[in-house]
Amino acid sequence: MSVPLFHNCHLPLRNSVSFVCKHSYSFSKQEQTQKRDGLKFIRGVKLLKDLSTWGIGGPCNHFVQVYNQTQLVSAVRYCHEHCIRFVVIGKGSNCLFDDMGFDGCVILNRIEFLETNEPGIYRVGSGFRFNKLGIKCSNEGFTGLEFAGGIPGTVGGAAYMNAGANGQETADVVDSIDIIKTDGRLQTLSKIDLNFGYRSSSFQYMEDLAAIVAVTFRLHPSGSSQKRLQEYLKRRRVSQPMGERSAGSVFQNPCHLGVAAAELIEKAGLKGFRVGGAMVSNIHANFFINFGGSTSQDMLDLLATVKEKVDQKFGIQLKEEVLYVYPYCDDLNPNRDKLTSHVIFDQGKQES
Ligand SMILES: NC(=O)C1=CN([C@@H]2O[C@H](COP(=O)(O)OP(=O)(O)OC[C@H]3O[C@@H](n4cnc5c(N)ncnc54)[C@H](OP(=O)(O)O)[C@@H]3O)[C@@H](O)[C@H]2O)C=CC1
Ligand SMILES: C=C(O[C@H]1[C@H](O)[C@@H](CO)O[C@H](OP(=O)(O)OP(=O)(O)OC[C@H]2O[C@@H](n3ccc(=O)[nH]c3=O)[C@H](O)[C@@H]2O)[C@@H]1NC(C)=O)C(=O)O
Repeated sequence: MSVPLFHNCHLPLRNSVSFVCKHSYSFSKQEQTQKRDGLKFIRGVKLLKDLSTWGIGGPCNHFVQVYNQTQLVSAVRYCHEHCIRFVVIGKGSNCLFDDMGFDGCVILNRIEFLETNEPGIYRVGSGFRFNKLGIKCSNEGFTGLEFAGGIPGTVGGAAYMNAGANGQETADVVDSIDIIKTDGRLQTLSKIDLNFGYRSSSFQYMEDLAAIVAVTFRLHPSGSSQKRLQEYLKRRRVSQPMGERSAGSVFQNPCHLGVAAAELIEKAGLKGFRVGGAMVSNIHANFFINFGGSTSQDMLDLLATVKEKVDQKFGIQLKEEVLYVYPYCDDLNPNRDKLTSHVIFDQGKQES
């Protein structure tokens, strides 16, 4: 039976806000943790830099880690009851958090089950590591997720972003996706109910999405999946700055123009270009590295400068692939993307 998450509240849920948080937080020690339904909510002390592959980000007001669907529903209900906006994150491999932190609740997803009731059909918790899944399926002789080897995110993040590499993408092998909606109900969406595009999915626009809980993948047997996985891993090791603090590709490829963002950035002479502690990788120009002490502003300035220089040289407006999690409430954020906390960077300019 489904349990409504929201009573007496007509605020939109996901990342919605009911209050304006000021720029500093102070909590007494007694306030720093709160237990509810077996969940531990940590207040004000969890640093987002420890939850993101970029290693950037200040404290979040509330933090909670969930290991199963029941806990996820409880965490979301807590946020609703206290009118706290929230983000659900996996490995933080596609997020830029702000040094100011986040004035809501960060729900860290560690729902990590994996079920295989039929050969080639994998039902996987959204907190399962995408890299681990790609390696497992490929080594078991199934094709479709070889590209996931080496990707630092989770299955939930991969579905949300429609992650892809080497000509494969998540959507190709999705069979169905289980989500929790803002009314607390669990819903299973078949692939035909979902629209996927290059680095986009229906989830990015779904106003009643609370979180992705599980993804079922349908893969086909293949004699060459293991070999393909190894090839992709090798290619990744050679062409990408593995082991550095990055968030993968920062810009989407302007596919309609048949050119890669990395190529444009390199041709604009920006490899190795730095702003404070942030730098365009010398190995792959579409990877920006926190090489030591980058602030969120350094990274934002680097993104903006690279965009500007590419635009000046080629007349092409790059569009960010990474998501910037805006620290404060929506009315302070002129570029706010509907209900989410993400800034659509320079939105008007991109669409012109
Ligand atoms: N191809 C490559 O080489 C690389 C690809 N990537 C891809 O980037 C993505 C990042 O994954 P990950 O690090 O786990 O994601 P993140 O933790 O970076 O989360 C990114 C956003 O995805 C949304 N999200 C994540 N998990 C869920 C969920 N369970 N339910 C609903 N929304 C969710 C959240 O949106 P909201 O804020 O709205 O809650 C969140 O802000 C993956 O697709 C990964 O494959 C990353 C690096 C390299
Ligand atoms: C890393 C990510 O995904 C990656 C994925 O791993 C790889 C491998 O398939 O293909 C995409 O990168 P990409 O388009 O830059 O792929 P690459 O094959 O490395 O490069 C494309 C082209 O750019 C050129 N290139 C690349 C790097 C560089 O510094 N300079 C350059 O000119 C290459 O020579 C090639 O002609 C994905 N990125 C996007 C935005 O689509 C991510 O999503 O975070």
